Amino acid sequence: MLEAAPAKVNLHLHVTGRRADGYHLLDSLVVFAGAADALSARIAEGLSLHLEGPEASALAGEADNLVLRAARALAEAAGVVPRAALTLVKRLPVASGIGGGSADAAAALRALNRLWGLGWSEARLAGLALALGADIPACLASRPCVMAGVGEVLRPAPPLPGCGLVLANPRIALPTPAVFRARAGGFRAAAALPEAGWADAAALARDLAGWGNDLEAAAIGLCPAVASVLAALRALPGCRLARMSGSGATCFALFDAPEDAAAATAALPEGWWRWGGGLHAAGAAGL
Ligand SMILES: C[C@@](CO)(OP(=O)(O)O)[C@H](O)COP(=O)(O)OP(=O)(O)OC[C@H]1O[C@@H](n2ccc(N)nc2=O)[C@H](O)[C@@H]1O
Ligand SMILES: Nc1ncnc2c1ncn2[C@@H]1O[C@H](COP(=O)(O)OP(=O)(O)O)[C@@H](O)[C@H]1O
Repeated sequence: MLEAAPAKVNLHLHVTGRRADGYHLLDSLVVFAGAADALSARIAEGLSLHLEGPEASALAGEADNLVLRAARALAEAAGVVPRAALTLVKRLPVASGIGGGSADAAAALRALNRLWGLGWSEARLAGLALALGADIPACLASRPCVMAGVGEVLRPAPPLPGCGLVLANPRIALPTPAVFRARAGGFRAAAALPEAGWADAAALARDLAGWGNDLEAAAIGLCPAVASVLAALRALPGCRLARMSGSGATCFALFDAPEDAAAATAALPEGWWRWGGGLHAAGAAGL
């Protein structure tokens, strides 16, 4: 059982309000990139998680990996004994605004739903997912969507054009709660997305330019390197638009084609985490 856990990218992120419990109401066009962690699962006695891959060391001190929390929550809700040996190949930087941990947890829910023969629907899994993290319902489907509520209200995105994405992170972890706390300013209306979608990356970039990421200024305040990442992305030949994803510090740049994005990454500093390519192929479970 092998599941891809693709990176989530918030093409825009408006904070539209705040709930009584402090959680923020969001409006975000969310896509998934070809960059992904990989989770495999097989039946075993008890529950275990083995970590490997270039970013695994960042999780060595993590007392309770989201993958194990997701596995235990699913087993408890389904009334089964959690029996699985899980292996996570960690390639996405941790605490970086592209939802790697959320993608891993979602991949675990999908894999174990099949491995344990539970037959839960995506909607039923999503209810469980929200309690684990606001981003996890969107990561369950890993399909382009418009996110509202605190992350639990999802509708399909308008048709997206073929395009390329570069992702870059200065290798500074930025915890999501700190960025929300540092945010100043009021609330913004949801973006008016064209139902027919966009003909090409240029048209998408034109619309995105009128919207924004309402967490970007707060993230730059906490982590000034985000501004350097944005400047470096904007200087790449062929870059249509650059913006921070989620609560940062990862930023994305939009290109006309995956090949243009892949070629552009070489010009970014070697010390950064860098990736270039296309969108995650919808429905692709394997890698
Ligand atoms: C900001 C976003 C945008 O996609 O992405 P990331 O930067 O995390 O990737 C998400 O909403 C993050 O989702 P996720 O990382 O799952 O958040 P959670 O673990 O549920 O919450 C972490 C903390 O972020 C704040 N939080 C999160 C979501 C939300 N809608 N309002 C909030 O205020 C709360 O302070 C919460 O305690
Ligand atoms: N499998 C995992 N991958 C990443 N982070 C994890 C994982 N399990 C637990 N975490 C914790 O979740 C936090 C948020 O992780 P992540 O999803 O990578 O960031 P973000 O929400 O900013 O995109 C991390 O700081 C880490 O402490």
